[in-house]
Amino acid sequence: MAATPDVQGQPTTAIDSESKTSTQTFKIGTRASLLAKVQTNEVVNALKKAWPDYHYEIVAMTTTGDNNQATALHKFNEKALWTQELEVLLQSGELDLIVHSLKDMPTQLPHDLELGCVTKRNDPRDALVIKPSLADKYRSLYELPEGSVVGTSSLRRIAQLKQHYSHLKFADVRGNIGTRLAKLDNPESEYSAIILAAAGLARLGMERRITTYLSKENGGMLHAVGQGALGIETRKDDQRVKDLLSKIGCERTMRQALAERSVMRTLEGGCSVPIGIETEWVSKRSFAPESSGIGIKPAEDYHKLSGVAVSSPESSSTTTEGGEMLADEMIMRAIVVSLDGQETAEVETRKLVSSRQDAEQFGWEASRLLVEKGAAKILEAITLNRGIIHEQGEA
Ligand SMILES: NCc1[nH]cc(CCC(=O)O)c1CC(=O)O
Repeated sequence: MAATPDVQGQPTTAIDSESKTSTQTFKIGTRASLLAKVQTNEVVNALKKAWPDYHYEIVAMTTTGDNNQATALHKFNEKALWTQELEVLLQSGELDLIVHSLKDMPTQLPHDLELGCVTKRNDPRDALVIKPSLADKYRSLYELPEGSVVGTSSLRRIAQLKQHYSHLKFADVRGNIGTRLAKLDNPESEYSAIILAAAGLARLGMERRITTYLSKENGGMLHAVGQGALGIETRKDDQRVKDLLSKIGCERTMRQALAERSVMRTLEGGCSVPIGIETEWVSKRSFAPESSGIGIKPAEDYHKLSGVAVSSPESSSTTTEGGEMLADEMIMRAIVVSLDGQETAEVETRKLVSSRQDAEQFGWEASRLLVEKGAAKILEAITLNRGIIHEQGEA
């Protein structure tokens, strides 16, 4: 199906400032949803700060995925429903870069395109949002009464929740973030709560709707690969854009992205699978070999996950952003769960990551560990029963 341009046969174009022949212009593609546009503005603002003399033109497009809200997400058998049409424009030179939610970017990109840049990660965790009329009474999934309905369309979320909360029921909830919140808030709706990515809510200024943040340690929920980060897709051979993006990337987040995506890519064999993951950096110097406590303490918050090194005040880290000097230990927790929550393959592993290559290798190694623990069997059953599974798009 062809992309639906927003306005009369043309993608919506907002020219940021007047073009001057003497100045470089960069055309930036995005999906047309509110969240996608907010995210793109975040990137454009960073670019303007780094390169104030250049011009930036935003091209927003409604994609096939956006147009098929009625079909359950996991029924889609095509990849890249939310990205393909923009990629075609990038390949033809009508766009210079595309801003994605990293979580929605397929792990296999067209041969001439690449993940050119990842900016600093926002909170990667999932968030529990309880219905306003119940929010005074219940503050966690555990407290919700028997039979309460939790809205989420993500098989990763459902499988992990079934594992821990057998008293809850689950129902699809579709649409962008605002639509989903409205469905929750409607007193007539069946939902007692919904699960959303914290980062999306934060970017839309709706953080106050979050009842509690979920993680491995709080609620037993690992987030999606790439969640909370923005990925910028570029042409491999475009040095002009590489130079442009060199000033806005976050090397720590990039390496987390590569490690997480490497797990996904290795396990999926061509389709997306429900994998929960958490990665965090541990400063090399502060990491005593005999240290055992590597769980995330709630008080230490997501900054550990989002790429700020965990280092005690007295330790001097050698870490620098964006270069060869960055060589810290990464911890990864990953899980593959059967759809009924009954079977799991779970690992927690760590590695000194001194390069992007190390990060990808780490992800590959983690996926091998998951397979040793039975991940392949779980995934095979899922693929046979349900077809190909996505956690992409919308919002
Ligand atoms: N699945 C859709 C999607 N893709 C990106 C986000 C926002 C959070 C992010 O950037 O990871 C969301 C919404 C959600 O999962 O609640």
